[in-house]
Amino acid sequence: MTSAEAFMDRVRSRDPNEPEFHQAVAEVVESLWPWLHREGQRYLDAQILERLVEPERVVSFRIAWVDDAGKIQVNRGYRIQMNGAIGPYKGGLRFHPTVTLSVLKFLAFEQVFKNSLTTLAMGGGKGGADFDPKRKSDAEVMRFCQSFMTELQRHIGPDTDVPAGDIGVGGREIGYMFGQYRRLRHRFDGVLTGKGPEWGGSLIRPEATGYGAIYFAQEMLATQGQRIQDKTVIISGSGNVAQFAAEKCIALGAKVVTMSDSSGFIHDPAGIDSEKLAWIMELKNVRRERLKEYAEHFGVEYYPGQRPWAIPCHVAVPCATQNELDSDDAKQLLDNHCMCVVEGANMPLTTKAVAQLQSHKILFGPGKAANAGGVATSGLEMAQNSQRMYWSRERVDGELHTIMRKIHAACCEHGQRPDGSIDYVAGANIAGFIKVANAMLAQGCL
Ligand SMILES: NC(=O)C1=CN([C@@H]2O[C@H](COP(=O)(O)OP(=O)(O)OC[C@H]3O[C@@H](n4cnc5c(N)ncnc54)[C@H](OP(=O)(O)O)[C@@H]3O)[C@@H](O)[C@H]2O)C=CC1
Ligand SMILES: N=C(CCC(=O)O)C(=O)O
Repeated sequence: MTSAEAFMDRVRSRDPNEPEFHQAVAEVVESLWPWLHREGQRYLDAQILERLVEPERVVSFRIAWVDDAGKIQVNRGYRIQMNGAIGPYKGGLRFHPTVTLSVLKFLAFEQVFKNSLTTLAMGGGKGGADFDPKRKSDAEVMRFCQSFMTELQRHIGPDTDVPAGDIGVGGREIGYMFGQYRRLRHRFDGVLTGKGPEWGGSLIRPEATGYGAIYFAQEMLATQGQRIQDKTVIISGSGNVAQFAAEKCIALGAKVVTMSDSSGFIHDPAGIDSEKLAWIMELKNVRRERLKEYAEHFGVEYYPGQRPWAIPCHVAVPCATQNELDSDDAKQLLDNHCMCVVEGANMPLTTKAVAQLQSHKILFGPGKAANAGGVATSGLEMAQNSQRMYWSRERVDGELHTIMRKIHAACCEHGQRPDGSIDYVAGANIAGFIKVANAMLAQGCL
């Protein structure tokens, strides 16, 4: 019988320079292995896990574009179509200088389980490029997006592969890519989500990931008779996910005391209220400036080059990037009696940090479950596009909340420990696996 270690050795030796992908796979394999050998012989016989860790398709392409100085720039783009067993490939596009094949394969692999958990018909994929939108003019971003989509459009479609936003890809980038798709394919398709509400976008989609993470946190806290109201919350990031996680916390009566960007974090002990958050949204979404300005404007502390995890809190919500919270940070959270960690970002905790929290039975919501609200609402946008209809904010938010409750329930069903506590990592991985594995069994050897 192959061991989990032997399985991972094969994954690592097959693609030796993909540490982020190996990290994402190892977490799933560790969760699934005992369960598979207890209850999943049919999946073992069909080599489901062996097939899950191999993308169905990977495309890579050159992106040449002209900057404002008239100089030709060259970037590398990708689309990973990881698994389409339960629906068209669905997953974000990341524009960031740290984008590599390994990073996008980890994101695409996580997306397979996340999309399965949403209960909607969406397979898993991810894409992006090593382009840095920061300090680029709108015209440069537009020309890059047009060049990127000129290549990507060969591989996507509303019933094939539907990309969306992620780090560095917001409403502006989605708009430029949608326009280029429409020009080249001469069709108005629901081929991207996160579109503007005037041209097929769903209300609540911008808010959805952050809102959903806090809805999931509410469900976790409720298992211990706790509410997020009056809790102190620390958040990392100050982009799309962080902004709306903060907005939902504030609306529910929690006190948000930190936010960050890649230059450092601000600590506002009085709490970031809705007016201060509106100021941050204008700083980040309109002026595209650094969070340091907040500290100067509101007279609070700024910590350059640091992350917020040593600030005492009840709830921690990492919403920046992968591996932003390591085992030292996890120890700080535990020493400060943090009771709940919810991953708004994808894989923000290192493997050791996850193990540390899990060994202390702290409430820990992994990203594939906790941040699934974004892609779930993308699925709701696809449903509206198919109907050529628009749903109200209230209806979309209600559907989002219901989906987050269902994801939480699925994690509880498959992650209950003997002492009654919930292992959300195991629960999410097993629940996400079953639907995809059954579809793969039914569809034969491919
Ligand atoms: N957008 C979505 O629909 C979803 C996103 N996610 C995940 O949430 C996280 C944030 O995404 P999103 O909010 O959309 O992205 P944004 O680009 O809107 O914001 C990213 C934030 O993280 C910070 N950041 C990015 N890279 C680093 C880094 N290497 N070190 C420190 N800080 C960094 C950015 O700071 P700076 O501005 O200085 O770069 C910014 O504050 C990602 O992990 C993403 O994969 C998960 C589910 C859905
Ligand atoms: N970036 C996203 C959102 C993907 C989507 O909305 O298709 C994610 O789930 O990580």
